[in-house]
Amino acid sequence: MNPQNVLILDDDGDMNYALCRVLQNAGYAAHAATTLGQGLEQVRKKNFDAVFLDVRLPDGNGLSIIPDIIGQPSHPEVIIITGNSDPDGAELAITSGAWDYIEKTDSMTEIIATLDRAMDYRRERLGTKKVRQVQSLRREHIVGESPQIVRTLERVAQCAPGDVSVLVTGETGTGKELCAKAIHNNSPQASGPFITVDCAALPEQIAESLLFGHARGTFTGAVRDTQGLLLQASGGTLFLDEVGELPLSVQKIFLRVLQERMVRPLGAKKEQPCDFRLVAATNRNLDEMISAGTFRPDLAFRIRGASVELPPLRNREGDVHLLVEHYMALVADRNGWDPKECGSDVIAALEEYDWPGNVRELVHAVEFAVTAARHESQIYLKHLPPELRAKIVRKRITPDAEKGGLPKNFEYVADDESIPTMQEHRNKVVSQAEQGYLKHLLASTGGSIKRSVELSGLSQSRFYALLKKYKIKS
Ligand SMILES: Nc1ncnc2c1ncn2[C@@H]1O[C@H](COP(=O)(O)OP(=O)(O)OP(=O)(O)O)[C@@H](O)[C@H]1O
Repeated sequence: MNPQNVLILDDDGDMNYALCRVLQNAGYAAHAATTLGQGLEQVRKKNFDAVFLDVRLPDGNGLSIIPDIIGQPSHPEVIIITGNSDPDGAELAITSGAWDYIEKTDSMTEIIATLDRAMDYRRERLGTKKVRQVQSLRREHIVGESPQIVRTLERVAQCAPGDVSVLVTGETGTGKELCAKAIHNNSPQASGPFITVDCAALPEQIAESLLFGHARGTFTGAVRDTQGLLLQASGGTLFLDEVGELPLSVQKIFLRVLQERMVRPLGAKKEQPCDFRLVAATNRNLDEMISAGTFRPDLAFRIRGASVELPPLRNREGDVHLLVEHYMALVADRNGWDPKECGSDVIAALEEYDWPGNVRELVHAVEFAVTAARHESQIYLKHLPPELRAKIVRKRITPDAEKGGLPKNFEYVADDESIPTMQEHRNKVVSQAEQGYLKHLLASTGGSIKRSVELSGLSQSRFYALLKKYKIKS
């Protein structure tokens, strides 16, 4: 069997040398790098099984490249090895996916023992277990093959068995509800119900009645015994969507139920056991809410038995294309239209966009485009929602200066020996910049005056005056 490859990324030459020797004696193939740049180059070229990563390196902070390292096709395990204990750094390392955070003062035996454990886990994961788990996971139409979504699915496969409470986090539209369903459908509770409570829409006054149910005659209008959502979820999964929106008074009620696992419907004589698996989702930062006193720490502790974080779409390399294909086929099929194809310019434009509304925003854009192209076989840029196209174009033509840097070639370049006055120089630069902007604007809007005026923020008369001044044809 080939030895496993380990990279030591540390600018301390003595440490590099000592650790390399110890690793080689322990049967590993050890490689060394001393800067972030060198380290990244090596992990991109070679399939490493593990990387020892120092925090303070000459060209930056080691913690910042953890996602890059674990995003490589070989998914190396990252062990942070540092000379400066830093609790915040340690927490950041682990939440970024590092295997462990150890100090250089630990003995070499302890350092190697940490690596051995990581490699045992890796062999098991790669050899059999996890790969099978993810392959056999019912994905519930979760589309995507990016390393980021694959890691999320691995997490789902880890959490789904058993009955631990799971908190699903991620920006709006990233697929938290889809993920909660995947946890349910891959869990021992799969044959039971999946009951959703939309916490943002739970009126405080009737929350207890909705959650616990009520007995007939408890209040005017209570004409029959009614089962609450908690009892309806018995034997299955209770999904608390937008859990961060739960009013504090309702948080208290929930906590009691989770502690006692018993429910007494309003006006009922007897308590009833309620046995559900809890999955909650939020796009808010519960820790910040706890600090602000708007979320109970004891409830957070109960709902966060395990956690799954969904990556934003802009960080999921290659998934935009797969999602577009998936939803194009779905929408055409649902409406009985011929399948559509999507031009590479359209895919490129969609991949360029940031997707603040994540997959939900993409689904709407594809539905719009397929509907607009229902009589055609090809989706063109003009079929995309106009607001989306405008944002894509605006981003493309935002002057570099607005993006925070100076435009290229902004340094002063003398035409000849003589120095112009500042005003002459300024006029020249401004007229070059305006001409470049106008030409790009017109090219991007296909020559549309209306769109160009909208995007540029210029009045129509000013826009025409500038075209005339620079002799630009629209
Ligand atoms: N990976 C994915 N593959 C396919 N469809 C997805 C994926 N992720 C999300 N979607 C789709 O995007 C839409 C939004 O997903 P979902 O409602 O699960 O997001 P959410 O994170 O719960 O949003 P919110 O925080 O706003 O409630 C749904 O139509 C869902 O089917």
